[in-house]
Amino acid sequence: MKKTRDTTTAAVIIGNPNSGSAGDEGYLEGFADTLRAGGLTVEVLNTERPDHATELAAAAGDRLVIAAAAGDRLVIAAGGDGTVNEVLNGLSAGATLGILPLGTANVLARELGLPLEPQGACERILTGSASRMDVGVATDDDGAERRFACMAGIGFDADVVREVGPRLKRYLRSLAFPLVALKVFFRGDRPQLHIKDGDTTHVVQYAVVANGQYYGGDFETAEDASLRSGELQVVLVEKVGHLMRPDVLAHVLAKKPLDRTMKSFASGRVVAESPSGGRVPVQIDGEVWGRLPMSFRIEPAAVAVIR
Ligand SMILES: Nc1ncnc2c1ncn2[C@@H]1O[C@H](COP(=O)(O)OP(=O)(O)OP(=O)(O)O)[C@@H](O)[C@H]1O
Repeated sequence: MKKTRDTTTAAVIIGNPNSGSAGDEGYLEGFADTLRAGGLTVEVLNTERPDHATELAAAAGDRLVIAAAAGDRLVIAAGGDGTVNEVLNGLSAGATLGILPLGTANVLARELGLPLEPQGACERILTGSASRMDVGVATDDDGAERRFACMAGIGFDADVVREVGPRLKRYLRSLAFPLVALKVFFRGDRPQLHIKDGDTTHVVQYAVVANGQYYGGDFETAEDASLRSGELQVVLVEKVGHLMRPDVLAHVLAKKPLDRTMKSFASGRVVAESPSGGRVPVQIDGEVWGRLPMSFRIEPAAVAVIR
């Protein structure tokens, strides 16, 4: 194996033992051993509850400064995109993000071109190079902020994520989202959303604010979305019913970018509101995070990541 990582590098692996392919707490030690064999100092930290990965990532900052002395500090998120998002939200300045994709969709890993098979991804942590990626930041009405690596979904898909929940996801696996999406689709009840880009207001029923191109696996939102574009791509779905039009559905199922059939624009900051005051949820990297009103901005090159 070609190794480029300095042996003064110290790493923590922060993992969700309940995610997709992980299975148990000892599982992550196997990957730690591979990294140790590559010369790194590695500690495994298992999450015990939602949001724990953010706390562990924040606390890992100081531990790694001591362990790495003058070397690189890696914080490796082991799990699905939910775990990656939590780690991203606790990552200290000066630490580099690594990813062991153990979820079902692994959207950020796809975006970065990482091997999706975990042992291969582990080897990439030893041999890959660190480069900077943009992150999106959502800000709610109370001023609370949440970073996102891949996307924020406003309305329809956030309703689906909320109804799927962890148990259904465990039982139905990749079938959970399409089945619940159909249920939410036929229920109707879709408040109007205002998506504001400077002085322009777009009136829609559903919108995706994309930092990267992929969605829910290898489906695509916006052709021009990239982790290094310095912009967010906003895809607007005027009526959710349009997603069921045969031409649109065929296009989506063929894994072609949604923005070729829907209106979209690039922006550094957008504001989303529900003029009727309806409760419109927002999903961030596949987990529900609050509801409208909310603003979304890009932080260009905010984080170093191994690819
Ligand atoms: N130890 C834990 N117990 C219960 N929930 C956890 C634990 N650790 C993390 N979580 C929660 O589980 C959510 C889902 O985790 P994650 O996305 O990593 O796995 P996944 O659901 O298998 O992957 P995917 O999203 O690709 O299907 C996270 O957002 C997090 O809040």
